[in-house]
Amino acid sequence: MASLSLSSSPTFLRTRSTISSSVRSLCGLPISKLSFRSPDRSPAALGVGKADCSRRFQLRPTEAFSPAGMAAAAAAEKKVEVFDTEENIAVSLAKYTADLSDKFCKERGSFTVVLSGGSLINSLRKLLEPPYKDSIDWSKWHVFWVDERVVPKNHEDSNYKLALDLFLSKVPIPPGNVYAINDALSAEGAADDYEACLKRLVSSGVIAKSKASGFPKLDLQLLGMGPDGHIASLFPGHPLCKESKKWVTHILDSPKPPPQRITFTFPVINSSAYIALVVCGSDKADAVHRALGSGGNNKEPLPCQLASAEGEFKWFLDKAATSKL
Ligand SMILES: O=C(O)[C@H](O)[C@@H](O)[C@H](O)[C@H](O)COP(=O)(O)O
Repeated sequence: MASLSLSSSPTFLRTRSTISSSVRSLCGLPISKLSFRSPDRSPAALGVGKADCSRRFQLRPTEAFSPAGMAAAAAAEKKVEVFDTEENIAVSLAKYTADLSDKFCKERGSFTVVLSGGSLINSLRKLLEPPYKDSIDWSKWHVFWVDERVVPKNHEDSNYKLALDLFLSKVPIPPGNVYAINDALSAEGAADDYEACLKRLVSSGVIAKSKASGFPKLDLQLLGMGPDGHIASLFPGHPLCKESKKWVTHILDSPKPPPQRITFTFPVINSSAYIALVVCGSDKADAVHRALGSGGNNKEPLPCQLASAEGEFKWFLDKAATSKL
């Protein structure tokens, strides 16, 4: 079931009715079947501590990673929260991440976190402030990238450098728990090397394994979305969106520069326990309209629509991104 949670500001009341009908049209559900929540930030409201939801949506393996199967899974598990400003998203995202960190550190003794590049990193800034900076057990964090540009680690285009400069250098995560790509390798070599690294960490139990898919089950993937609806380095209409066997693959012709990148595949993204998709700005409004509103009727699903999580997939949207809903 889809669930929609919006803040209770006057803006929310106006936004709520428009998003309601959009989500109704997306899910094909009567409006009474959708759940509207007050801005409850408790662990229960966040789904923290609830049982693994993978049973809620069961597909046979051949269906599970077909575009149709992935789009159906994404629609089934969607939660959408709209905030007045990006600042409010940053506040909520910090609480969401910190609650999940507590949950997984207690349950598994480690917290596997996946970062994208782009504006998402700046939206993590509230984790660097009280109470989170001192309350999070950073020693148990293991940090990965959903995609990385194949450039030296000190290059301005490097997602590693972006995260290091704005976030990782300011918290005490052990350097050995930060998994950057090997920038001495080709794109193909770096993707294979990253996949081998994930496999070692699944074998040693640092990364969980999905019972449903057999792919790694990262605890939380923190993702952004491009104006064309891409996530990671999986772009609309690109054959890599159909990759069903590899964990990590490479792209040499990325439409967003730089062209050479490595990226998690959809089976790895969709086997995550939790995904937070953070989308801000009016340049994303068309893709949001297509993904969450009526703009996608009779069109190929965008990569953002092919994404799902085994536990919870939650959109964090600002008002500008929902302006066409
Ligand atoms: O390396 C990358 O280019 C990213 O990982 C990419 O997937 C990014 O997250 C989106 O393009 C959103 O970026 P913005 O939030 O900056 O628009």
